[in-house]
Amino acid sequence: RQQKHPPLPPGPPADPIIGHLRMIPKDDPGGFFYELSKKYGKIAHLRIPGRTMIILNSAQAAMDLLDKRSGIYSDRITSHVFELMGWAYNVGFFSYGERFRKHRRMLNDYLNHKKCQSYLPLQALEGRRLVQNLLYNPDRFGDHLNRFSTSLILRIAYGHEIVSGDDPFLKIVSDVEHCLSECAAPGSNLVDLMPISYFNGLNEGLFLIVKDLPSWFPGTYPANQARSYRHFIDLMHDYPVEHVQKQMVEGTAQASFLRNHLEGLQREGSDYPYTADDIKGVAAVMYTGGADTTWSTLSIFMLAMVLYPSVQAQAQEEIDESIGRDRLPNFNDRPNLPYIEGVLQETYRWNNTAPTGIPHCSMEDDIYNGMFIPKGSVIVANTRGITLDGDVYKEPRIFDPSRYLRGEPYPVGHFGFGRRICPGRHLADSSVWIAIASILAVFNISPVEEADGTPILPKEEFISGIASHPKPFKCRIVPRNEKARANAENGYD
Ligand code: HEM
Repeated sequence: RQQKHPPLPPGPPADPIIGHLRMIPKDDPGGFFYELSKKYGKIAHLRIPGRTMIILNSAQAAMDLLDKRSGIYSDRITSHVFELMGWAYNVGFFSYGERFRKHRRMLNDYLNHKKCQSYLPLQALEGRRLVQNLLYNPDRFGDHLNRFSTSLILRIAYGHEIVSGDDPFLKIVSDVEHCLSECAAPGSNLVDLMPISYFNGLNEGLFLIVKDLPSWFPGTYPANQARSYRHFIDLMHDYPVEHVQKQMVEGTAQASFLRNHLEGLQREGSDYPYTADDIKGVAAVMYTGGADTTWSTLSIFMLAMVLYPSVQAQAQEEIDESIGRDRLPNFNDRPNLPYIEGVLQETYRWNNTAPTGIPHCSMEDDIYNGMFIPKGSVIVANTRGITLDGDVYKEPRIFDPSRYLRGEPYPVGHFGFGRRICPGRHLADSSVWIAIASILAVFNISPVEEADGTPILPKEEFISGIASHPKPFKCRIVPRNEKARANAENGYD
């Protein structure tokens, strides 16, 4: 095949039969792919049994292929593990085609840019709730960020309002998040889907054989783990539907994606363009696609603030100068806060939430810059490498929002590319912005201290699930001054 075509992109020497499988590490694959770019260039290839992987460490190449040629770069690898786990209706894992387009349309109806403008007041309200919760119980900041990240989506998808920390919807989403982070860990369920899949040596064919073997049989672990999680995933799909259906009977269901579509289905029956499974699947993907990623992004922001006090001080200075100390920030302030915008963009770039994204799959043979990309290649847009590109970012490992004021470009790829780009990006971006601006307006975030006053600095260490987030760390979150405290206390407007 290579004789008839230009060569593949460069790549390291491979083992016979298993190709590069042995080289790909279990931890921090994004970092490994980034290191490849130093030796083999920003477009490299790896071979794994049955497939070619194309690693893109260049924003330009990712945009040229995944954005501009998205017609042939928008497929996914089939994930038998995920289907077994109960995710058969998750658009994130669908092959490119009619069913994919249908689900994207359903998502777009509720998450397009214009629609998201109408959610801004609710997001501002949730931002105020967040700072109030942080004020009263700062040690549980992770829980508060989780609630913030989940609550708006629950309103949009199900018309459900979280009123207490032991809300069953929060429990369901946290169980599902646990399953997903366990799955993505090396040696577990994402084996046939993510780049991690290839780190574990199970390819599709092998999985098809092992999935029905008894649990003691070597190599059956991912399938068994998937089965053990099925209950949580099924509950996440079924509980909200039953809840809203009951409310519809009682006449208490709030306007939501689910109510709207369930009413449509009741009205039109089989003439309705969407089936009950379509509706359930899209509602669930909103719920799970948004919560973990938004929470991880905000946890990365908190870590950066502990490690970069001077950035925090400069951001607070900008807020004080631009809006004063008498109120909390709102979305109208966004254009007037360029440094805060830089903090947001650095949060996306510095240690980004989805370091290797979700790989795309190519649908036709292609040639790019004289290099051959075979049909069926797994395309990894390695956002980790793209955001650390030293040709684009000066001292890329430093969290420095002022780089954008000096003219460095905003990062690309943290929400993916082309026809697979994250459908929740408008919503997520506003959520993360209001949370960052509100937290900075009210609190000083600093390291906790030893008894003798020595600060305990958290390490830049991350747990890689579908979304990567910092290992648990402690920090002090205290109001900046009495005005800030009062704003947080009275913040509901
Ligand atoms: C900061 C928060 C978020 C980040 C960093 C993020 C990141 C991503 C990334 C990198 C992808 C893969 C795109 C690709 O394959 O090119 C993706 C896909 C997806 N995201 Fe997000 N996301 C976030 C929030 C959300 C929200 C709020 C929702 C829904 C309400 C959502 C729903 C989805 C869905 C359904 C997909 C699959 C799209 C497809 O395969 O066609 N995400 N996201």
